This record gives sequence, C-alpha cells and structure tokens, in this order.
Amino acid sequence: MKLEVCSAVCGYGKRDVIKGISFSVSSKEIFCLLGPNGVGKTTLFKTVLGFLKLRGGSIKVDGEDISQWSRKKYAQVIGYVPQTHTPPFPFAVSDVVIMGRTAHLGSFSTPALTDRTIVRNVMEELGIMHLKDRIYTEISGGERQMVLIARALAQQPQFLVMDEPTSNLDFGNQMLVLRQIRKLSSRGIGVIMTSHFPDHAFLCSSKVALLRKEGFEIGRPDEIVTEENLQEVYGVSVKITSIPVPGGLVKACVPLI
Ligand SMILES: Nc1ncnc2c1ncn2[C@@H]1O[C@H](COP(=O)(O)OP(=O)(O)OP(=O)(O)O)[C@@H](O)[C@H]1O
Repeated sequence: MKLEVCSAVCGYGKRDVIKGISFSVSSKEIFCLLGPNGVGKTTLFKTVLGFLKLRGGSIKVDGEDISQWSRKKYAQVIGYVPQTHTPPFPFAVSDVVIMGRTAHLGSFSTPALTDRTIVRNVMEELGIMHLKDRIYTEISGGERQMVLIARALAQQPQFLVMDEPTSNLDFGNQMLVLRQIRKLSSRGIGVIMTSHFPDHAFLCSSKVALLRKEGFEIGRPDEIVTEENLQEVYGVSVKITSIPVPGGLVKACVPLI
C-alpha cells in the first residue's frame, strides 16, 4: 500500500504552518520527520490522520482520496501513537490496549477472544504484561508510552503514525521501540514517525524529512542528516561518524558541545 501526501497545506485559523509538502510512504518503509520544536510535525500528523482539515493539496491511500473517510475507516488503515494522552477515566491498562480493537468491532459488539488474544500478544511482545491490571492514570510516562504503542499495534493498521514514540522512554525502552518499529516495517507496515534524535533516523528509517521554519528537505537519511543541515536547523555543531557494527556500518551524530 502507498500513502501519498501531495502539496499538503496544514495549519490553524489564519495561519498555514506547513505549506505544500509532498511525500509518500509505502508498506515496509519507515519515514522519519525531523525538525525543531514548533515547526509543524504534529500539525502534519493531525492532518494526515484527519483530525485537522487539509487546507490544500491531497492525501491518498493507494490512489484513493482519504478526506471523506469515516473515523472507523481511518482507524482500520492508520494507527496513531500520540505524544501525550490523558484519558478521562481511570481505565485499566488492558482496557486501554483493547480500545485499539474498536475499529474492528461491529456497532454493538464486545471484544471477542480473538481481540483479547491480539491484545495479549502485543503486550507480551512489548514486555508490558505486568502492567495489565494497573490503572493507566497511575503508571509512569514511559509506561504509558509503551501502552499507547501496544494500543496502536492492537489496531493492526497498515500505516502507523508515531509522534515522538521514544520521548518518555529510558534508553533500553527506546531501543526496544526502535527495534519494534523495524520489525513492524519488515512485516509490511508503513511507519511515519517523528524524533528529536537525528541518530534515530540512521538507526531505523529509510527516508527522512527535515522540516525547517521555511520549507523542508526529503531524502535518504545520509542525504538529509548531514553536519551542515544539523548545524543550520538546530544551531548545533555536529560530527557524523560511521561506526562498524556486526553486519555493517552505522552512522551516529556526535554533538560538539
Ligand atoms: N491548536 C493550535 N492552534 C493554533 N496553533 C497551534 C495549535 N497547535 C500548535 N500550534 C502552532 O503550530 C505550530 C506547529 O506546532 P506543532 O505542534 O505542529 O509543532 P511540532 O513540530 O510538532 O513541535 P514539537 O517538536 O515541539 O512537538 C507552532 O507554532 C504551534 O504553536
């Protein structure tokens, strides 16, 4: 499947935040959006997910304009891991994850054994089974992040939109999530994610967009995540090095502070 964003304009009120961005994400691709705070990454995500009205251009999945899709159809195709989430009720963690199955249930049906099995499998895979009976509002920020990822995976979408999926996580859980993202893409899911760590683009993405206050640049990680671009966009001097690891070389950014 292919998700195409063509000349999209996104924003609020009278202000266009993103002007005319175009990119595509296919099954198995991991597209990483980088850019400073406030540049419009979340705004773009909310527009792709249909939470904000597209102000220009089009968004298509396999050539079909998605602007008229129902919420249920969106949820069947595109999963979302938001940056933060505060539920109105003190749900048990397993109930939050099972909400990911909503898009697959009929109007009056309750989750079946298959839904519960899917939920158990994703929670086991993410190593959060021990949280299943805890109250979601009483767990840590990082634990919540893992629960939100589990909820999106339980949805079994074709595309996964992840807004800073590693933001609250400790180093071990960051790598667990990046590994999980790679695994999902190898299973056929197209992933669009944001990160504040350029290294994450090297570690798992196949394509990168670097958003600036004015404009953007899209390409392969090694074309976009360069010392010049990082200096220009973040105002930080960075040395990019290649490190030999089993199976090849991996690039890493070392800030010169
Ligand atoms: N609901 C809103 N109404 C009006 N303006 C908004 C709203 N939400 C965000 N903005 C503005 O839109 C711009 C882009 O915000 P956005 O949250 O998309 O940035 P971001 O790149 O995701 O930032 P961060 O990296 O800090 O999460 C900012 O100037 C922000 O102040």
